[in-house]
Amino acid sequence: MKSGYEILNNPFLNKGTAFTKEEREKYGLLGLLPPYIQTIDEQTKQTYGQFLKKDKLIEKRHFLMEIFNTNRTLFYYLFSKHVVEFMPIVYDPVIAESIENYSALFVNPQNAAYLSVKEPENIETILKNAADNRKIRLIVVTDAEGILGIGDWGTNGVDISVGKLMVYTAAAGIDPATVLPVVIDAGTNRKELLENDLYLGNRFERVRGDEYYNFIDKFVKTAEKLFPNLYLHWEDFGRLNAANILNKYENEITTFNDDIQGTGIITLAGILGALKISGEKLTEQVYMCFGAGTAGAGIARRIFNEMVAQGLSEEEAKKRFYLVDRQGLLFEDTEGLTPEQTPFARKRSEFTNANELTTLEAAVKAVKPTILVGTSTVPKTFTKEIVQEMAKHTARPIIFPLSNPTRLAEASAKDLIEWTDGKALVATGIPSDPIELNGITYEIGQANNALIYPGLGLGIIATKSKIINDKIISAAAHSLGGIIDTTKSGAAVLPPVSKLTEFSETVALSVGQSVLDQKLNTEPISDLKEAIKNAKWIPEYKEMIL
Ligand SMILES: NC(=O)c1ccc[n+]([C@@H]2O[C@H](COP(=O)([O-])OP(=O)(O)OC[C@H]3O[C@@H](n4cnc5c(N)ncnc54)[C@H](O)[C@@H]3O)[C@@H](O)[C@H]2O)c1
Ligand SMILES: O=C(O)C[C@H](O)C(=O)O
Ligand SMILES: [Mn+2]
Repeated sequence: MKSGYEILNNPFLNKGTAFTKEEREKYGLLGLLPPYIQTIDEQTKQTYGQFLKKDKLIEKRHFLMEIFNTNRTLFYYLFSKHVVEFMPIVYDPVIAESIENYSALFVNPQNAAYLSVKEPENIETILKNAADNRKIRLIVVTDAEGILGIGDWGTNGVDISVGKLMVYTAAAGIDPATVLPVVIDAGTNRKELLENDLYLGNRFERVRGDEYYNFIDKFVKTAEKLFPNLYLHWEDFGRLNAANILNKYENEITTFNDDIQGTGIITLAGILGALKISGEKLTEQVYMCFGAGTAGAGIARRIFNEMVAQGLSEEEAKKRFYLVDRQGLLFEDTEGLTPEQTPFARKRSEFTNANELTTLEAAVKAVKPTILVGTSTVPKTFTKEIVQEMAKHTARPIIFPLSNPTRLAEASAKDLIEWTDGKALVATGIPSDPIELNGITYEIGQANNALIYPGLGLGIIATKSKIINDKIISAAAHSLGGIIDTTKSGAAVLPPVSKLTEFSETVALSVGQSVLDQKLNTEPISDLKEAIKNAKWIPEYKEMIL
């Protein structure tokens, strides 16, 4: 039997002032709380009032995390009432500020598991300690080498695992008691952390090679052993490791890399939405990626697969792709190509001025892309000249500056709309306000993987799929297309975040159907809708059974 304080201090059990008289008597809570018994709506009104009084966004986040730390049910109930307002605070972009200041702001470890690369022998104990006998179905793990576009943040990166999981619950109702945020502290190459007195992580440079991969492997095996039907989500690994890890495990276990696959899905969905507006065909587009790293190459691969699915041969489809990275347009003989870039590298002989194509501007002039997607982490690189050059050659240029957080975006939606006189079809990684131009209101879609991974996860968790394959991923991307209304001028290319919980269920249904069609479910399912409904957790106080 737990003591009253053990219950109050357990965020999965705590109801705070909402404990009933009977519960207070039965569970040793008598006199541990003020006498008035609040409903969850009264608690919500009071906490939202406090939230509104905080001036700075980081303070608002800090306050919300305090509710999260003490009472998960109240946190998610409150979140469900203010999804659009809270998303940028608990998630991107404010999460970036919180990660940068994690050690200075630390108050609570938020039920995360902190693994250290030099202590593989402790993986099992740590995962068990952090799970605390909960049945874990979903892990988000990061090693924080490539946090958003802000780079290597060592142990501080744990916040991204916590934040991604918060969105899983808010958007798709994944039971917060079944999730585990994990950070693998593999060291950090950020000098300012290594030299910071307050830094809470390991003070050594990143461990690479066999020692690192052996640790990853032991982590995967241990997590799979401890937690049956686990869905393992990888987040913000560095460019050197992200694809390697996914390639190694994707056919073995139920696993997913958000930056490669999630971003690929949401960007394809946005492009399909844009083409619905312009009335053009995907197979006729010329695709240019700026920043061909984890996300950039992952997106290119997804769009490529879709072109092939829509009837192009692989050879024909490849001719439509141009990757630009630090070196400029990537050619077959460019030094330092990654395995993910190589298939899309071009021949120099295709251009008369190949050696001059070392900048985005030169590449855009030479290639005349119809789609430009930015995942470069370099701000303001989609300049007026580049954008207007694109608009000269295509009626509705599709331009998605996706680098996060806000300060790293390749362009603002406002500039893109204004520079093209409203012709550009735009989506951004972070939320953008609507833009007014010449009497038209342009709604801007958010091409952020948060719009897709929760629904995908729900579909996978509800059906207990063995793996996640290309067909499932494609089903997820197509599921959003039916939702957007493109009849109004200025319509967004993606559905709005205000409908996040609704369309996450649509995504889950499409994903679940694909799992069943391919017989990848590990248990029989007679009614998919019912299975998805049953898999969802609702933020309400349930009767305490201890
Ligand atoms: N909107 C979304 O859902 C979403 C999802 C994933 C990543 N992202 C964003 O995409 C960006 C990249 O993330 P990632 O995980 O792919 O990182 P990454 O480090 O794997 O890739 C970044 C790439 O950009 C290249 N680059 C750096 N400077 C450049 C320059 N000056 N010119 C051209 N290329 C340059 C790098 O060489 C690298 O290949 C981040 O800002 C991240 O926030 C957005
Ligand atoms: O976290 C986000 O906002 C999206 C994405 O996973 C990223 O790394 O930028
Ligand atoms: Mn990410």
